[in-house]
Amino acid sequence: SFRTAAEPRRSSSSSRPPCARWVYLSVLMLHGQVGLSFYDSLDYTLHFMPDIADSSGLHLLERVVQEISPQVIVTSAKQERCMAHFLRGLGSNPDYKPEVVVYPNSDFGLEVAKQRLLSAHLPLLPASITENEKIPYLSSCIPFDSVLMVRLLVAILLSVIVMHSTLRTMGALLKCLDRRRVGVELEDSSVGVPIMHFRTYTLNDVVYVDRDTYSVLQIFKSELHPSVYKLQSGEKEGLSLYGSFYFCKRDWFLRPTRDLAVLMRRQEVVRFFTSPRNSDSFNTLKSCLRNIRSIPVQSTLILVVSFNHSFMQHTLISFCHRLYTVYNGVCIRDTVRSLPQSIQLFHEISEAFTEDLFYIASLISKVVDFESSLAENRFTIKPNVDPAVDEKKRKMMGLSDFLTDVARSELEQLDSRIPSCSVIYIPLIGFLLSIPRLPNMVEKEDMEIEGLDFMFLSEERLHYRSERTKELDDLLGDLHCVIRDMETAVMTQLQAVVLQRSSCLYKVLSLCAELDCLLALAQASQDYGYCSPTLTLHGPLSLIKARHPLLELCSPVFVPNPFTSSDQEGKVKVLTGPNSSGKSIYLKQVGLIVFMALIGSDVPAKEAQICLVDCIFTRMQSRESVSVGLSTFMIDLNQMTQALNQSTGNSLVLIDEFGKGTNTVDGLSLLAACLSHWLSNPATQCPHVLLATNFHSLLQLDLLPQSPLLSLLTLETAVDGEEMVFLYQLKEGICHSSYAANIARLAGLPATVVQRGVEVIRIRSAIFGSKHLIYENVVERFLSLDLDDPSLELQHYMEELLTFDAVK
Ligand SMILES: Nc1ncnc2c1ncn2[C@@H]1O[C@H](COP(=O)(O)OP(=O)(O)OP(=O)(O)O)[C@@H](O)[C@H]1O
Repeated sequence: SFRTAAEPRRSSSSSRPPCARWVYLSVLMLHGQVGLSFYDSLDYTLHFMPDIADSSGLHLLERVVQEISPQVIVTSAKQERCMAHFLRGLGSNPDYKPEVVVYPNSDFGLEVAKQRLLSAHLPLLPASITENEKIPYLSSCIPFDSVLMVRLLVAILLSVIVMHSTLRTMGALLKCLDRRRVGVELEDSSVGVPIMHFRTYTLNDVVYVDRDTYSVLQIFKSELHPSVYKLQSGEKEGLSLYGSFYFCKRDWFLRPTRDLAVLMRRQEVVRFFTSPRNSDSFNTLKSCLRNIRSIPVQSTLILVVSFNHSFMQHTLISFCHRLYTVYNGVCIRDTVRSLPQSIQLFHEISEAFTEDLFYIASLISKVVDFESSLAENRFTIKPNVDPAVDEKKRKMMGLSDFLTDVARSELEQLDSRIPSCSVIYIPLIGFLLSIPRLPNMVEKEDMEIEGLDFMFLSEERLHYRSERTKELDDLLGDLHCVIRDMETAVMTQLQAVVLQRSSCLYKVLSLCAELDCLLALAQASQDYGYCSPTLTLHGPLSLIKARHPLLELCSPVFVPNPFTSSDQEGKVKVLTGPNSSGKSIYLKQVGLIVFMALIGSDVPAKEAQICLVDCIFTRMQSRESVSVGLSTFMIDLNQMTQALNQSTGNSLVLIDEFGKGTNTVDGLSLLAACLSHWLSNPATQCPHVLLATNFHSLLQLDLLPQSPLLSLLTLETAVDGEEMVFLYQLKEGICHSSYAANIARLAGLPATVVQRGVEVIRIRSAIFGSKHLIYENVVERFLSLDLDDPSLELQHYMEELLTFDAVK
């Protein structure tokens, strides 16, 4: 089913019914990283998925193919073997046979992608737009959330060759669309295939969380390891949500899910283990799981053929772990079988321990002598496994006494000046006579002894081969190597049996991994006092006494706060408060709690009801703008564009200080416009928005429309003389001052500087206050204008109204 690159133009258009929906998928796997993008001819949208950089890449690709059912799959001729295998597998399915189109690898280059994106037909843009002007537009459509996307613009702007799979797939996809003239078959050849939208694609039940959100919420945080020079990666996990969960499965953190069944399955196990009644089974399982390692079965194969010592030791240790794994697996099985089988995971684990596993366990333990294997740094087998090996080993054991006798008889025949001699065995060389060097033995000729062949001098001892040692070579041979070869043969046989029955091992390991993660979630829940949230697919988001899961670990006192957002009330919350009053923390704690619920964890709150949101968007701190090639304000706008364009009534949007990177009035107007956009939507389409701002005039000037969706919140503070007291308590209302001067004083700004700042503000507000009166006067007079009044002299009236004096 593979086509070649030299396909004819419009090759399949004849077989394609007009106006039918066609989906073209482009995929590439590069160094284990899967990138994909696809074009939907129904709405002319180009979708792209952030790079999948972990081992689940192909599994996810399989799900994408199931979800979008592409008719055409474009891929590269240079492909990793597993991807080629995957695509071939699709061709053999009788129910679904996509056409696989293979292009040369050069079509998947970044430069090609860059050129094709820039010259793509984007009907929404004015025809006169230049390539340079297209770049900011593309940057707002294609989020900078994946590593790939971060570099997209860098690649475009600087033409840096970077490896990013999804971007590469876009180039090939656009080529395919262009060749087939998708949707423009009847148009003039100068008309390109239209792209009306760019959209990030996520699998149906995967919640979209962009890279910035991961970073601002501190879900992962790598920092330099103190031993950075010694370690290869030089990095360790810092204070992060992932770290606080005892490094539970990274996959779960990377792909929070909306699949209620999956989350319920996790929740029931966590709930079971957080109950104090079950602490014994919790502790037993924890200690057994500590010894479970995931070891690829193939490693044993490499082990047998490997003669590289350091590698061999590593693999050997892995092999020992495998045995422990099996032993501990049995312990896990016994413990889990005693737990309620109504819990799905427990039932699956009980079932997964088949007879095969015991067979493997007992076979390995019968054959492998682990203690001596580790001591000798090679495989050794136990006695009674192979009688021939036992025989050789016996000989080997008695060898030293036998060689002492030989040495004694050899010494009797040597020159009387030689005080002593011994017989030694060197692998690959054989048996040798070893005598101490005498003072007169300086030149090589002095070392020659009649009847003996001189071999070498080492550490003041001379080594010779005698007739007797030659006899020993023939009689005993290279015993050491022979034993090793024989043991290797036994191991190969053992391995074949293990490999045959290893499928159950994978199943057990995968279930153990799941159990291990759930124990980690339960442990965190117990340690930090979390509650189990009630999850719903749609409905309100309601938290009582919610806390920030990371700040509460480092702060001696943490003030919990509630959060409620539903279609009925307060879906758009505007939070004002003095600087340092806890606004950002409140935003982040809501984001983190929702995220935690989406991985199946308990949450830091007294009670929680959480609807499974489809995306979490954040507009918080800006990334550094150098590597992205965009200004700070442009990055802020891109993040806001994402939230505005892609959020649904079931998304969570967290905005901290939008509009600050530009002129105050412009920033304020943009912010008001964005909020008004959401507030003017029906409640079911308005996302859960939580916005913190220091633009107090947003509310003071009444810039937002009246709506039941709008809720105004502030964080309580008290001023004691000149000192600020932060109470961190959430309440309804508006904050009228940022108390910036008080906070500046707290921060240690020189008193004179703060004083001067306060004076400037006072003078400015006095001027603004008097001007404000004049403006009010003008507006009042204008509103009282009666156009029907016959005595009105309009010209004169307007001149008077707009004279400089009146408004100055
Ligand atoms: N609920 C809370 N309980 C205890 N301490 C808190 C709480 N919320 C915030 N804090 C403390 O207040 C500090 C400042 O909080 P935060 O950064 O959220 O303030 P902010 O209002 O966003 O400030 P700014 O407007 O200057 O950005 C935090 O670092 C934390 O130490």
